[in-house]
Amino acid sequence: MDDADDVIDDLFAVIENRKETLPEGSYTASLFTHEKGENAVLEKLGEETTELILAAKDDDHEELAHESADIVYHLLVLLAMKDMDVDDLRAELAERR
Ligand SMILES: N=c1c2ncn([C@@H]3O[C@H](COP(=O)(O)OP(=O)(O)OP(=O)(O)O)[C@@H](O)[C@H]3O)c2ncn1[C@@H]1O[C@H](COP(=O)(O)O)[C@@H](O)[C@H]1O
Repeated sequence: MDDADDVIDDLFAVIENRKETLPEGSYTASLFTHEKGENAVLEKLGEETTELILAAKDDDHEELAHESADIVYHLLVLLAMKDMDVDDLRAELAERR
């Protein structure tokens, strides 16, 4: 397992914990409540995908990395929201090799 796997596993564990404990003041926790909810996650994924495309067109590597991270974070929140695991994503990618 490399560093990228570690950070994704660590982040997913934090997201699962926020979903479980819903701490006050946590943006992640707010996505699991009516405060923001599923629509907010889906809207963010749409917005960030547009921003990612624009960053790619501008060949802006820093922005591309930033938007990629935003998308991965919100994608992991969505998987947790659907009671899925980051291993479901990993298994799907592995199956394609
Ligand atoms: N990776 C992220 C992460 N990426 C984005 N965001 C939040 O997602 C929100 C929307 O992201 P945007 O890039 O669209 O932010 P923006 O451009 O300021 O847009 P607005 O929301 O202000 O409209 C912001 O409030 C960001 O802070 C994140 N919030 C949390 N995490 C991770 O989740 C962990 C737990 O954080 P809490 O949410 O504080 O529990 C953190 O330690 C981080 O590792």
